Amino acid sequence: MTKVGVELQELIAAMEQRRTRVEQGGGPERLKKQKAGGKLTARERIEALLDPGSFLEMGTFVEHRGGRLMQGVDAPGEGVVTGRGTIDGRQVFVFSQDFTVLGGSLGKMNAAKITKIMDMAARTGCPVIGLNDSAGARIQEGVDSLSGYGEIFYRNAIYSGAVPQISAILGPCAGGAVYSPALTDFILMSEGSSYMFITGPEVIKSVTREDVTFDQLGGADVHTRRSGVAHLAYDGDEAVLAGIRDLLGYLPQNAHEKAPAHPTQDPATRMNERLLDIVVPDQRKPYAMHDVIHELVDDGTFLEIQPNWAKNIVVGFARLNGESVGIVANNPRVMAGTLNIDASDKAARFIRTCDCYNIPILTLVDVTGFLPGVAQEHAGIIRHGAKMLYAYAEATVPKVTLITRKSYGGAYLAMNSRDMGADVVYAWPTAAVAVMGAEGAANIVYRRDIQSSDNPDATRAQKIAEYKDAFDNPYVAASKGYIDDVIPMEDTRRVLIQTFEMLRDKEEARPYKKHGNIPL
Ligand SMILES: CC(C)(COP(=O)(O)OP(=O)(O)OC[C@H]1O[C@@H](n2cnc3c(N)ncnc32)[C@H](O)[C@@H]1OP(=O)(O)O)[C@@H](O)C(=O)NCCC(=O)NCCSC(=O)CC(=O)O
Repeated sequence: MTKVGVELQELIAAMEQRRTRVEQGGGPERLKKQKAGGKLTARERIEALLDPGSFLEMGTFVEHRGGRLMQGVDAPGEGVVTGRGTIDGRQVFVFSQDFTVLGGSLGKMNAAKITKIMDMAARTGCPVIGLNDSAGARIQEGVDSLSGYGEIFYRNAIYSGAVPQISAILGPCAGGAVYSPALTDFILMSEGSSYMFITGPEVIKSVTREDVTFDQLGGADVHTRRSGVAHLAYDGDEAVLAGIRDLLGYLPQNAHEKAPAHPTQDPATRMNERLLDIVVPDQRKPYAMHDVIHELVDDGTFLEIQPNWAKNIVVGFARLNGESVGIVANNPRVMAGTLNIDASDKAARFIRTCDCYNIPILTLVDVTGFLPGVAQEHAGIIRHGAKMLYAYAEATVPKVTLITRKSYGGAYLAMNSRDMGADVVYAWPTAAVAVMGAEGAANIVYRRDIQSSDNPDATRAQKIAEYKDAFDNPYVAASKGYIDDVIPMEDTRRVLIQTFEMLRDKEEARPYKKHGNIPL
């Protein structure tokens, strides 16, 4: 071999040696500890997430900036692996925090690696996926690490609605670190091995004397059932990563595009006779709205978002004849499907998510009203309910509403009535649109007649029947044009598919503004 050839080989070997050192992260012992907890390493996670062989790493040799407390500290890869890859052939950018390197803590250059791929994602119009597993701000770097968080939060906010941002929580996510995921579109957590909180159990104990474990304070169960902070929980890293792939299939690459079509064998004209067994005409008998959704959508596949929080409303993604659609539906089985504070927040957020990513919205209505009660009023149901009204009115994507049974009062409007901007409103023959239920209405309107009657019960029953006759049906609303058609239940899938096809190229302008001022 020539002298030049030998020199070149030495340079290549040196590069490989450096690369291997970076790829080994915190070293074999720490990698073993990471895996002992049933978790994948940062690099294994990327491999499991992306299409095989598609990962292109960026910033491999980035190192920390030093500083007095970081002298002599070795941090291979700076505690985070970053780059691009594909999922189902579509480009995404990903960062994966490496807990084996200084606990995956976030310093200035660690943040610089993350913001670099966020910027590239925004410029190329691709989703960003963050795999979080970090002990938080790197204590040794002081204010530099806080600045790093700031640079990430800033981008989370300004890229919000431009490209989808998805956060997986696969380990600790504490202190300021929680606000990056919180600013993204979706948070997915692994059960038993991840947690999110602002201040940990020790600080809480010293301040409030409350005794609580990491999991009780901010585990997947807490955030997907009680706080509503996270959207989905899965058993283990692999399941979370598969969940991200699934979710991305319903989303476009960016705000300029539409979600990809997924051709289906499920016929567009499939009849829905099963609905006749699911929904009974008796307004007081609950039924499973999930069964209705499964019957209508392609292959019965529905990706429910936040399935265990505010269960009185159901939101999620499905497809109709291969096209992505966001579904918002009352759930008559929980709190009679009434709207409360959490349900309003959940629905409003989902509606806005659909709108910014060009996903048409199907609203299925069976609602008696907003939940009455002092607690709800004092906690600001007015402010929260207003978010739903705002979100529907603001949304310019195709919006189709189907009233399955009752639709009363303010909730009729909050569930995207014609006046609130629905493009098309349908009702089943079982539907009833009124200011309130017949019993309540008769008691108020005919109180004097009932009180002065020789037989108040008979008079009340007669007045209820009269009111039902007048309003407890879809035809009064249909006669005034508030409902476009009353359709046979078994023909619903075909009608919905054709309606969304009709609206596919819909455009709707809004007056100039800097941005709207949604009630928060
Ligand atoms: C996250 C943990 C519960 C994980 O506990 P474990 O027992 O699994 O792991 P561990 O403690 O051995 O930590 C693994 C390695 O990471 C290092 N390490 C942990 N936290 C670190 C941090 N914040 N900065 C720099 N290094 C850190 C440890 O020294 C150790 O190094 P080695 O492997 O060499 O031994 C704990 O590490 C922890 O409580 N860390 C501090 C969390 C924190 O307070 N962060 C700052 C938040 S303030 C913030 O973010 C801003 C704000 O909120 O305002």
